[in-house]
Amino acid sequence: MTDIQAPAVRTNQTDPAVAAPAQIKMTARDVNVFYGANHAIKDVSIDVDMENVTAFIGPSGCGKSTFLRTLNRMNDTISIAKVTGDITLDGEDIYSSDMDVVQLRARVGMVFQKPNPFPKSIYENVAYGPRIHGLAPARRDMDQIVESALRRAGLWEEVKDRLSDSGTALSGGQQQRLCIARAIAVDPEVILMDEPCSALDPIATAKIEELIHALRGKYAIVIVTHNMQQAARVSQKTAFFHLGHLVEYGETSEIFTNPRQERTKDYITGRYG
Ligand SMILES: Nc1ncnc2c1ncn2[C@@H]1O[C@H](COP(=O)(O)OP(=O)(O)OP(=O)(O)O)[C@@H](O)[C@H]1O
Repeated sequence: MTDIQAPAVRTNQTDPAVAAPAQIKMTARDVNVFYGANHAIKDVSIDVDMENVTAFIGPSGCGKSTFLRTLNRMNDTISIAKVTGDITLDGEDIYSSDMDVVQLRARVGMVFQKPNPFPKSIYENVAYGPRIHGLAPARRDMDQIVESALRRAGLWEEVKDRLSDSGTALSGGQQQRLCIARAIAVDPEVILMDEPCSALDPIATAKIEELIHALRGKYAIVIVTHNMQQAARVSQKTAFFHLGHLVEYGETSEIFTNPRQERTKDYITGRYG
């Protein structure tokens, strides 16, 4: 007899191909985004899990970055953007008028396409967030936070003897890991990554992918990527967007081997993109 009670997913954080059981961190319900008259995101509903990496894929202009930015209200910074629908973090409405947006963006950190360290020292790049959030009462607490964030970002060994050098003097891949350290330093729960490897060479890309895998157990991670091989390598869940719609969302292994929707199949087999 088939055991229909068997869970659909298994937990194995050492295996990037296996999804952890759903432990919902964020929910989006009927989300729409408009840039003036341009209806960029149409009725998108999705859950984002802890301990899984979720990849957003789809052709250029389908709305991946726009939807990603709704998850920490980065679209608030675009004057013509209007967001409707409901998005929650641990059940709390992130668009409610009493949500502290600075606090929200610490809890839901973001790493951008182009590494964007501040024109300050490596140490200061990491210390900046914890300082404004009051996380380090004394210098030695700050030293610990900086070291721990740089270690978790896989950068400590490369920079520990030159913490006062400028962050902008690092290589592109190191700068991106510094930006990840900066996001981690304020103890986020969710990390959003918008094509974090698109400006990097293959070796730096591989390091970021290893890092994403290492960070997986502690955060909910969402990554926008153009690169389907990368989505298959780093994520356990994949969401396929097309023309502002969320066409299909499921386990990465299923989406890439057995998609349910024709549009997903056409995209992953390279028929458009
Ligand atoms: N800041 C903005 N102002 C106005 N329109 C925007 C803005 N950002 C995105 N758009 C529009 O929203 C739609 C979705 O764009 P978005 O960048 O989210 O797609 P994407 O899937 O991330 O694309 P790409 O893969 O090329 O980065 C497009 O029509 C785009 O022109």
